[in-house]
Amino acid sequence: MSTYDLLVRNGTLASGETIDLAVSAGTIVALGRELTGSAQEEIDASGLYLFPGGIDAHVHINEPGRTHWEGFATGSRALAAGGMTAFFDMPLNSTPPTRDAAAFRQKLEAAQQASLLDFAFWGALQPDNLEQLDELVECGVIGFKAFMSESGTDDFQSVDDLTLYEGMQRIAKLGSLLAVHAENLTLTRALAQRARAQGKTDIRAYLESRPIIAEVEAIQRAILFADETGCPLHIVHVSCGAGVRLVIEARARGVDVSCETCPHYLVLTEEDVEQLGAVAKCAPPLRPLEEQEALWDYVRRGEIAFVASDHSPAPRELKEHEDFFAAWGGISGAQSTLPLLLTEGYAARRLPLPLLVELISARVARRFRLWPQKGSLTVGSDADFVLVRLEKRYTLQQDGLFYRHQHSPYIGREMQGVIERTVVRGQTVYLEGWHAERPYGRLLRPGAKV
Ligand SMILES: NC(=O)N[C@H]1NC(=O)NC1=O
Ligand SMILES: [Zn+2]
Ligand SMILES: [Zn+2]
Repeated sequence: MSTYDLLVRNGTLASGETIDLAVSAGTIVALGRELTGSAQEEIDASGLYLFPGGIDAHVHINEPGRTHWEGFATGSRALAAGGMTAFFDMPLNSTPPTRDAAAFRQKLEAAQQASLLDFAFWGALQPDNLEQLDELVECGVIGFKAFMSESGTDDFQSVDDLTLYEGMQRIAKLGSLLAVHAENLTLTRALAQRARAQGKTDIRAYLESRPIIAEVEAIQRAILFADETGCPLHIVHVSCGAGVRLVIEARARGVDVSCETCPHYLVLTEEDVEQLGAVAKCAPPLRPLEEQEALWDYVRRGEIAFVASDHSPAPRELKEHEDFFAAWGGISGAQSTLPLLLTEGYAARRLPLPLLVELISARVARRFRLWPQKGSLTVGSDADFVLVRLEKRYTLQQDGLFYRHQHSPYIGREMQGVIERTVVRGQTVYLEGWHAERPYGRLLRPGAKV
């Protein structure tokens, strides 16, 4: 008779099937109905859904350098409370940005000391670090990230077209991938400058300074460069239907391009930012309702590769400005991705549960060559999973947030689906309000087992 470290009994998979899951040494070693054997720990998951742990591909942890905005400890516990078991940290908002091997090592050390969850790092592509791309690949970056518009911080430069073009040539050769924040720099900068010069600094003026055409043009240009250079491309936080359409058309022509959207584009609109203010300020900005509907439609059809939070936290003071342009642009959302997909995707729109779960697990893992070690409930995979009481409703409260700074545009929102437990490689890191104190996280590298 087998002895396991952990046995989960009677969990319900997204497919509706009921199953037992056995874990030894952090790995799933058996899956099936009524498994025999004993375990050091048993979890009765009757009445609970058992999903693979989520992987948030787009998170800004500001450590080192701006840990007072968000660090690995606070960021990872919020992610864990939201059903995530791994995340990819963006190269900006920390100082230094992840622009070379030395900066990568600083990130790694900080994360190893504090992260509850497994993590990977995006490396920067900036005009001044083309010579450092090789060493970043050697360090194990999950991909590179470039800003086509201003980044919001002085220490992360946006790419000019030459850097984008030559950077893509190099990244293609290195066998990596480039993710872009796609908004046209010239247009957004000029529109913002003109509005501010005219004293127009309200929310409406900000929204108008970042029109859909600025996003669509940048996506188009990045796709052209990707086609020319053969560089795998990923468009982060697409906010409009036309942006997704360009990606679909390019893929049909054989370009290796994918896109993500974020929960805020799926559940909030420009009217919400006008009501909520800077807590809902992001770039690209929130869009009219018809864009939200278009995005849901593409999600339903499987055309959006995955959903990521773009958690970009900041202290509250940085959000409080008379001049809306000056308020920090970034939404604190890392804890709410799965809850919002369950509430608005499953409960409200009746999207299939397996699709919604895949949007934050298998699809992310596949794009970044972590599958099936990550994002999968199969024998041999890491025992990363989440237990969810799907029919239970609750209202998100400020004191239920695990961020360093407890603000969120979703406070007060009715949610469906309570995350009861989050498990990383067999270790419970979150359990109904409690979170582990010691870091379990390890570095993930594309294509390699940790
Ligand atoms: N600097 C930074 O985090 N920017 C992010 N925030 C946001 O709303 N969009 C972004 O790209
Ligand atoms: Zn961005
Ligand atoms: Zn971002």
